Amino acid sequence: MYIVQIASECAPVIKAGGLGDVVYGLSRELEIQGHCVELILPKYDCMRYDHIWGLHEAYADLKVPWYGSVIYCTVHCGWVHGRLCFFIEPHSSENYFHRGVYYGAPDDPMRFAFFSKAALEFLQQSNKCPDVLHCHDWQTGLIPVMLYEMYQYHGLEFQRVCYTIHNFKHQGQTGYNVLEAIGLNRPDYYFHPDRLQDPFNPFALNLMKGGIVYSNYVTTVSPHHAWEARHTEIGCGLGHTLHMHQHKFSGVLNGIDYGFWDPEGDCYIPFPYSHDDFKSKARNKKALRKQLGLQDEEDKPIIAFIGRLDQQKGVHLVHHAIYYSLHHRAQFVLLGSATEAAINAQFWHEKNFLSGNPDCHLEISFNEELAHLIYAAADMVLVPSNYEPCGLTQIIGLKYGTVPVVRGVGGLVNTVFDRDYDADKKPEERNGYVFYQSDLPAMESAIARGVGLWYDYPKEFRKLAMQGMEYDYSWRNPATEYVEIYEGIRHQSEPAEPAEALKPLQQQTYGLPVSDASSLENR
Ligand SMILES: Nc1ncnc2c1ncn2[C@@H]1O[C@H](COP(=O)(O)OP(=O)(O)O[C@H]2O[C@H](CO)[C@@H](O)[C@H](O)[C@H]2O)[C@@H](O)[C@H]1O
Repeated sequence: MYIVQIASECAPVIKAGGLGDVVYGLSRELEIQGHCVELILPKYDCMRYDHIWGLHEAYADLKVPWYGSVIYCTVHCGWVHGRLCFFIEPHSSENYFHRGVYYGAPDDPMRFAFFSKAALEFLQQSNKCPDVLHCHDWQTGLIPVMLYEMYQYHGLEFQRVCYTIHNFKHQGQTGYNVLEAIGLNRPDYYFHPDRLQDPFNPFALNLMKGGIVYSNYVTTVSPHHAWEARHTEIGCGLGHTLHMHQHKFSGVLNGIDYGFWDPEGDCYIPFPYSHDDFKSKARNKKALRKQLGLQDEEDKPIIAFIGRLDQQKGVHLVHHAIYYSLHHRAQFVLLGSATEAAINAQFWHEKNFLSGNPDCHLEISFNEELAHLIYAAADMVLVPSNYEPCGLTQIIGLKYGTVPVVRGVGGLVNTVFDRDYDADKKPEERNGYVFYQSDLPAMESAIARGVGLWYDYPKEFRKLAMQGMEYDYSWRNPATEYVEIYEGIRHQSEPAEPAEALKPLQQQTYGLPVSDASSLENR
């Protein structure tokens, strides 16, 4: 099969968080399984050019219609650790991808609407005929919309779309001018509850909703989160849309790329180790302490947090965990970066306050190399998220023999099994600590159980860590699931059969003629 991934990130060249890991890791595994994969990405000024090999100009004059005029783009081509990537660089006064950041500009919806349009133009003008386009998050939600409403009549009639949602919190709400820019000129048609109208603001378009409505298949990144998104407030208003499209929605648990995340072959850690040579992990702990200036005389467990400093990640609990660990004979290492000014200021304040503490280091930055060393050196990795669609840090922790201590939400429930209480797993299959409530005592008790085991039963702690290493959370199984999804949609013909179960509900809810509403259903 010929698959094109279209996304705003691909690790390690463009990585703000887990999306980048997934786009790269899934693409690599699909290639290993014999498929042809290409990636289309924006050409940001701030991406890590040192991870691109053979970057060269592939198409000099890609014309992208925009606001009734045209923006010229250069498409560059290069290999990111073996993956063939096309980077789109627009030439216009807006400088969409020359902002020094990946996200966070006030015109983000416009930037990524442009990217989506340019990606489709690129496919069309270069006569590429992939079987499947795999789009990710709100940034590419307009691709299936434009494909169905526009580009299928201009040469892209055989392409089907799989759309993956990594975070329901960010949906790309925007206004009418996006439609005008991309050339979809019937606002009443798109500002409709069955199409792109935002569930909370009738005057806004919701790009993620467009992705759900118009894609042939929609996934989120773990089975438990798929359930949460449909049935709880975590769907952030899109639960009803998911319900209407339930026949084409499911959760596929993320993997991680063991080519990149493997303590045995990790080029960023000084002392490689494995399940059979677990003792060498301790040498990395010493190396980290030396690098960060932590005291090494008295051995204590290191508890680590690595992640975006964001409400999603339970920053109030992270903050509390620092002090709780220090008061309970543990060291704490944090590596994180915040986009929200208030959270950034709070953690800088803590960093300054704790600066002389020999048992604590807060690193407020994005540092891939340091992240690897921390996973290798720490004893426990803390993931106290408010919600977590999948979570990669606990999965990486498991591979590195670093025991996860997590809140039981989203994909954390699908990957971490409590050592003391998980009745569904045999003791030898348990791999971490899970707490469920979002209050302080719940987290404290889970940390206390981990620290207690580390001090009182070190052999048992090591056994738990090594049990975690035995789990296979590689991309092998998830990629196979995606291939099944791709196979299922690539043979869908147009127009698709409407889902019988949805007809009455749709008629009843919106009073739309079935033919009109259902034409979107099975795209
Ligand atoms: N300061 C820093 N320095 C270096 N590395 C850092 C870092 N902060 C984070 N990272 C790295 O970025 C990745 C973050 O993974 P998460 O699962 O936490 O993703 P995130 O919440 O961004 O993405 C969303 O998408 C992913 C993928 O689908 C879901 O797992 C997740 O639940 C969802 O919220 C890990 O590889 C981590 O090591």
